Amino acid sequence: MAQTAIDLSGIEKRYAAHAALAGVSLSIAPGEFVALVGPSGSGKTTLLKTINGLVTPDAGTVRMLGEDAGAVPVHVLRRRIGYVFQEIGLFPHLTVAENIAITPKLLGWDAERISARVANLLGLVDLPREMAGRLPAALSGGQRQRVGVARALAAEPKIMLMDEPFGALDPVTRDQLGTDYRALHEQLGLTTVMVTHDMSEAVLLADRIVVLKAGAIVADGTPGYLSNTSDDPDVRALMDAPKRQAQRLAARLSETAS
Ligand SMILES: Nc1ncnc2c1ncn2[C@@H]1O[C@H](COP(=O)(O)OP(=O)(O)OP(=O)(O)O)[C@@H](O)[C@H]1O
Repeated sequence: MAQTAIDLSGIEKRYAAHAALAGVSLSIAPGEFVALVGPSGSGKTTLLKTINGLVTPDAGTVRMLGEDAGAVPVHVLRRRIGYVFQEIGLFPHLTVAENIAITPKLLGWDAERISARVANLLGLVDLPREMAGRLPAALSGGQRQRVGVARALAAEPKIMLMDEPFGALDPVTRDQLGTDYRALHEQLGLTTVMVTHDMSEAVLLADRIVVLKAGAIVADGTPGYLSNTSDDPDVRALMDAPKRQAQRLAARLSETAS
């Protein structure tokens, strides 16, 4: 039976008089890579946190792989869903290996299984094994984000939520991590929802782009479909941004070539 990985129906969330989410319905199929984009304050982070139970909606339902997420204890839900965000929140006094092992330890895995999993995860995120004993302060920003991805994958979740995961990195590292993560998404058969402000990243990495505006979905489709069909001027401006930038870059480089 075909099943959705994530199914949101009529989600509303208010903060005092402000509607952060004003009736969001969204179905995401297993294996999809969805980019969630939109202006600052449009509700992207609130939507992501509604999926993993960090935000409780005022109305609407969240279903995860066919199951009512409201009926699953939040700590169980969070172990089933990997979560990576910009300020990755590694524990500074724990080594890389200890940071990655937090959830497996909570799950009561034995030491041998944990150490095999840590070694496997370091390989998956392309970090050398020698880094296992380092503290986060002794890593670059990109390496820390790789550890964050490894930690989120530790308990073998099928769903990954990523909130501007590579936003604080230099462009070359960001590009590399995005490409590497997309390969992991394929390799592990994940379903990924990634919030990003970078439209090039959204177009290059995602199968599908969902645009939020003032707490509502205003566009939803493949990058090519949205680029060609949306009538909404804000969506057009968003989708045209990477193209305009690429054209301006090409023109500028040719102007300044000699
Ligand atoms: N805990 C909270 N208390 C009060 N208001 C909140 C809270 N969390 C979010 N909001 C408000 O809800 C709206 C949506 O916030 P959200 O963080 O989801 O937006 P966003 O699209 O992720 O923004 P950004 O791109 O700037 O991170 C904003 O107006 C925000 O101020």
